[in-house]
Amino acid sequence: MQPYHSSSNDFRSDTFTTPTKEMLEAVQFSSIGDAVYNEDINTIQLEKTVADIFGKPAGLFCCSGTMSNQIGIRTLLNVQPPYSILCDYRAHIYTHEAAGLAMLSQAMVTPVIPKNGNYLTVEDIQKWVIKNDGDIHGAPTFVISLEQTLHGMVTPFDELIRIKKFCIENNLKLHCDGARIWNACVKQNIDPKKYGTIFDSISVCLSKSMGAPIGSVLLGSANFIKKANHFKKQVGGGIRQSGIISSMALVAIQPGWENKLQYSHDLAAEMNDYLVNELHVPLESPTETSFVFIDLQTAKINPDVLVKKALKYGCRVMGGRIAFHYQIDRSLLNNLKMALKETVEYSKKYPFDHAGPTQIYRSESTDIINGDIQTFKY
Ligand SMILES: Cc1ncc(COP(=O)(O)O)c(C=O)c1O
Ligand SMILES: C[C@@H](O)[C@H](N)C(=O)O
Repeated sequence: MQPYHSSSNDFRSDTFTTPTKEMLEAVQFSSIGDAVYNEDINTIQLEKTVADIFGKPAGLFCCSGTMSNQIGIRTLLNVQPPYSILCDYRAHIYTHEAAGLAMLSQAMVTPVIPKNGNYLTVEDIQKWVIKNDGDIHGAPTFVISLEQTLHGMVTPFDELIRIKKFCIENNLKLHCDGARIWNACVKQNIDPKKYGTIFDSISVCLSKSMGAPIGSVLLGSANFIKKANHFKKQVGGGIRQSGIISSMALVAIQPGWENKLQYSHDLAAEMNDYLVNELHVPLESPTETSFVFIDLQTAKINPDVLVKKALKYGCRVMGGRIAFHYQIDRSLLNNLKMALKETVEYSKKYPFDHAGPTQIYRSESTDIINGDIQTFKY
């Protein structure tokens, strides 16, 4: 597969991967049925293929990971509110989905800081779960949502088994935000089907590390997917000829996908070693898959300086998170290393004290326009 090179220097996120020539060629032969009436063959094929890979009975194509997370959790909440969802304090469903849990699901959230600093354990959940014991002060926990991977970190499968056991014993539903669950499968060297035995619902993104231009597939039981489709329609997700999109996603998940993810993991590991062993830069969290999280606050690095130094060497970053994906040009790793070296040297001369929360993502873009570096709100 010969990817385009427009994202070859883009370390901002794996969401910037671009459709390959093979994907675009597939569009010419895509099915063109109306998917609202379940008449689009490529969309049906994609939903079934992803469901089979992860060992779930049914799948539902969604336009985005946010949509699949939000309608998935809404569907699991098949009881009367008040209720709540327990998740990691960094979870995307809580921090970056525009309060969908509050507005679409009318749910409270219990954001939990894991004691080990990396991933939630059953002990964390036991400590913060709100029991459905009739106490009218609380909003009982009905859904536990885990992110795999979270900031590139992998929750060990044995821990998932412990959490699942707790959920069964306490009548709790278990959702997975699997935006990068494919990366976890590669890292753990496990069959994706094993995740199907743990989670009631899984939001599997195709548009992140897998490189499809658009889309996710929500997985669950047949009845769950039937109801989720109702919520999908409600939020305007009933798009028509989605075969044009599904045909590209089918290319993205064709056999051998593990290799492109392993490539990104290898690049991340090389950058991790350079930052830790050469530049002695503190990291926010361990590098386990495709992300490296620089602890800008401790390193006293100004994110704007990092962004601009990277641009000087022809690379794009948006903060302390360095994202790797299969379209990154390996030769640019040295460019980014030089940019980081200069950034660290600059920061030693001019240490930057962060005020307020560190941002992983930025609601502004910095680029070289007409020869000079400009930052603008998008
Ligand atoms: C962990 C995680 N979950 C969900 C999403 C949402 O996906 P989307 O941007 O397609 O809505 C993202 C975004 O990339 C993400 O990083
Ligand atoms: C921006 C954020 O929503 C996206 N999920 C990313 O990881 O880049």
